[in-house]
Amino acid sequence: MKIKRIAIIGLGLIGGSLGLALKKQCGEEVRITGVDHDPKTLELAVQRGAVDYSTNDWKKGVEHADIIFLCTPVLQIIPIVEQILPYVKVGGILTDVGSTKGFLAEKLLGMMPTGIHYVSGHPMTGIERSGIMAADQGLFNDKWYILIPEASTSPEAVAIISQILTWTGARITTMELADHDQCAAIISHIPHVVAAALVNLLGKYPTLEESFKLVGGGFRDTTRIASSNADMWADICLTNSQPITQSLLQVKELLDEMIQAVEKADRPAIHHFFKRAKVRRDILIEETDSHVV
Ligand SMILES: NC(=O)C1=CN([C@@H]2O[C@H](COP(=O)(O)OP(=O)(O)OC[C@H]3O[C@@H](n4cnc5c(N)ncnc54)[C@H](O)[C@@H]3O)[C@@H](O)[C@H]2O)C=CC1
Ligand SMILES: O=C(O)C(=O)Cc1ccc(O)cc1
Repeated sequence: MKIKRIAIIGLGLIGGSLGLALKKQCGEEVRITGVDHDPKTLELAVQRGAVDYSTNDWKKGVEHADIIFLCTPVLQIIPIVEQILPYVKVGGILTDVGSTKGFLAEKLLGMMPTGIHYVSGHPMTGIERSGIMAADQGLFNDKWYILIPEASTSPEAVAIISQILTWTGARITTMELADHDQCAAIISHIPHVVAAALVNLLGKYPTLEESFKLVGGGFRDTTRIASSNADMWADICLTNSQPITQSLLQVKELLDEMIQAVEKADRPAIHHFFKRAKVRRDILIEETDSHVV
């Protein structure tokens, strides 16, 4: 299948970055239409060169597209697919970038009419900023992009989406649905909740507010992602609630362990808490970095 026309719905950080990367690689060979509900975003996406044409009209946006990338917050995706399906051409492939997969994949696979395919995906890259002005042509470069094929997913559709994604410089891998949501909860969703909790902790000490300007690198490093978009993270928590709740309970257990050790002035236990984290993190980072091409 020769890919000539792509539609991107949701022209924020991820949709905009995808458009910029694909336009850089494909130039005029591939025409990209962008759809968004925000008029300023539609204008900026064209101005920045992320899309060739932009519209808030579902039909105009998707009717000629071979591939449709769904790049809105998670809870917007299913209602949008309901709206666009009547206009998607036979042979068209829909793929989403949502951070949670079980909630979407089950429903979307079941909704596809004969001849229209859905491939579930998740780029493991991002920043704490959102919107088209944060979009970056290099966002996907050398970063993992997970595809999550189910038994009923067309292997041809997966191969086509993989091909397009390699144009962005992403490294493609596949995962089982349940593994994905469990893993994403631990390596992505929980860190965002914990970073927000650390910042919210400051709110419990109003008399110290003046002194908070002293925050150093440690606080900045551990809380950068607390500046992320609250709408997007509310959707993620609501659509991956079981793995997130389960892992948060484990975080609570770990904190209880530390509370007890500090209360009892149990130095070996406190030391062990920090030491086992350091050893594990150092190994993990070394292994991860040595795999980067
Ligand atoms: N931000 C990140 O670092 C990552 C985000 N994701 C996923 O990517 C998706 C998009 O995230 P971002 O690009 O960061 O969000 P964003 O907030 O930067 O962009 C979302 C865009 O969708 C548009 N939009 C929202 N609802 C809409 C609707 N009903 N109709 C039309 N347009 C609509 C907004 O106007 C905005 O331009 C989310 O599902 C998120 O879970 C995945 C990996 C990383
Ligand atoms: O800003 C960061 O470092 C992130 O962790 C970005 C991110 C946010 C959501 C995802 O589903 C994947 C990556």
